[in-house]
Amino acid sequence: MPVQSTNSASDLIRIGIVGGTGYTGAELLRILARHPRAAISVITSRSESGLSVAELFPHLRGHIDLRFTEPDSGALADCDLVFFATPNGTAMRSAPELLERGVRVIDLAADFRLRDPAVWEHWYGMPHHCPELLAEAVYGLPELNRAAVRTARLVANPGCYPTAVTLGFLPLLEARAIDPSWLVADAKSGASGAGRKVTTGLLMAEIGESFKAYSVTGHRHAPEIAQNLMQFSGVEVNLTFVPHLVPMIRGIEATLYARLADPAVDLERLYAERYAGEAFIDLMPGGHPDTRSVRGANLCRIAVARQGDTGVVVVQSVIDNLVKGAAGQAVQNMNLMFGLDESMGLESLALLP
Ligand SMILES: NC(=O)C1=CN([C@@H]2O[C@H](COP(=O)(O)OP(=O)(O)OC[C@H]3O[C@@H](n4cnc5c(N)ncnc54)[C@H](OP(=O)(O)O)[C@@H]3O)[C@@H](O)[C@H]2O)C=CC1
Ligand SMILES: CC(=O)N[C@@H](CCC(=O)OP(=O)(O)O)C(=O)O
Repeated sequence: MPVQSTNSASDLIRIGIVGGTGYTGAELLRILARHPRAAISVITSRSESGLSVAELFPHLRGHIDLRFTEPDSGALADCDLVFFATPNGTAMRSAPELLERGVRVIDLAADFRLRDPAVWEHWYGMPHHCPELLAEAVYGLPELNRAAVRTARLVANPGCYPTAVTLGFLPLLEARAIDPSWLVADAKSGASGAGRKVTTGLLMAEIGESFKAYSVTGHRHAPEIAQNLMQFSGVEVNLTFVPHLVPMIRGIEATLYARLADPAVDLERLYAERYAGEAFIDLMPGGHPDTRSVRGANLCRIAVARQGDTGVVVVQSVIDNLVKGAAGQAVQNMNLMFGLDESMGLESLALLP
C-alpha cells in the first residue's frame, strides 16, 4: 500500500533518500511515511539494492511500497528534495549536480557544516569536493537560523552532539551571562550515534555494563559547536567537549558547565524568553531531564540551574540523537524550506519506557 495522502500529486514533495538502510535513513522513512505532504520516490542502498523496504524494515509494511535502488543521479534529479543519510564525504560528491538540476538538498552528515574547508580537511581527513558551496549552505538548526533555512537550497543538518550542546549554551552566551573563555560540555551518547555498520567496539558485550569517554584529545564536533556558538552569539568561545559512549541505544545527554559573569541573572526567565514559542524545545525548571523522556520525539528538553554559591551554572540538555539530533530535525528543515507548518509530521510523543 502506498503512502497514505489525501493531497493531489502536485501538492506532494517528491523525496529521495540516499542511505535508506542506516539508522538515520530508517528514521527518515518512519517520519516521512506519515507526513501528509511527503511522497518518497527513491530510497537508495548499495548493499540492499533490489530488496523491498518492508522486507528490511517490517515496521514500515503497509506504509512504504518501494525497493532500495543503487544511488543514481538520474532518479534523484527527478526529486524536489534529496536527503543524504550517508557517511561524511558522500553528499559533497553529488550535491553540486543536484543543485544545478534544481533539486534541494539536506545533508545529515557533516559535509556542509563547517565554513572553512581547511578546518573540514583537518577534522574529516579529506579535501572538500565543492568548497564553493560552503558559503551558500545553511546550518539547519531552526531555533537559531529559521529565516535562512526557509530560503535555502542546501541545508547542513547539524550533528547530534552539536544540537544538544548549542541549544543548551546559546541563551547564556547571547545574553553575555557567562564567561565565554571557560565552557565545558560533558556529553553522553547511545550506540546508535555511531551508525548501523558493524563495529566490534559497539557490540553489546563490549559496551554493556560499561561506560567510557572517547576522543578526549579532540572530537570533530568541537569545531562545529564552537563555530555555532561564535557565529550566533558574536563572542569568541573556548570550549572543552568530551563525548562518552553509554550502554543505551538512543539518546544524548549533555551536561554543560560555565561560570556566571552576572551572578544575579534570572536563568529560568532567560531560557523561557529565548525559547518562547519554540515547539521543539521544552524547558523543565528544577528538573533533571532524562533521555527516555525524548526517545522518538523531535524535542530538546533543557534544565538550567546554578550550583549553590559557586558561580557555576549547570545546563542539562537531552535529545534523541536520531530524531532532534538527525532525521526529525531534517524534516523540520524540510518543512521550513517548502513553506509548510514547521511541526508537520513531527507530532510524535516520546516512547516510555
Ligand atoms: N546516527 C546518528 O545518531 C547520527 C548520524 N549523523 C550522520 O548521518 C549520517 C548517516 O548516519 P547513520 O544513519 O547513523 O549511518 P549508517 O552507517 O547507519 O548508514 C549509512 C547509510 O549510507 C549508505 N552508504 C554508505 N556509504 C555510501 C556511499 N558511498 N554512497 C551512498 N550511500 C552510502 C549505507 O547503505 P549502503 O552501504 O547499502 O549504500 C547506509 O544506508 C552520517 O554522516 C552520520 O555521521 C548525524 C546525526 C546523528
Ligand atoms: C556514539 C558515537 O559514536 N557518536 C558519533 C557521532 C555521530 C554523528 O552525529 O556525527 P557526524 O554526523 O558529525 O558524523 C561519534 O562520536 O562519532
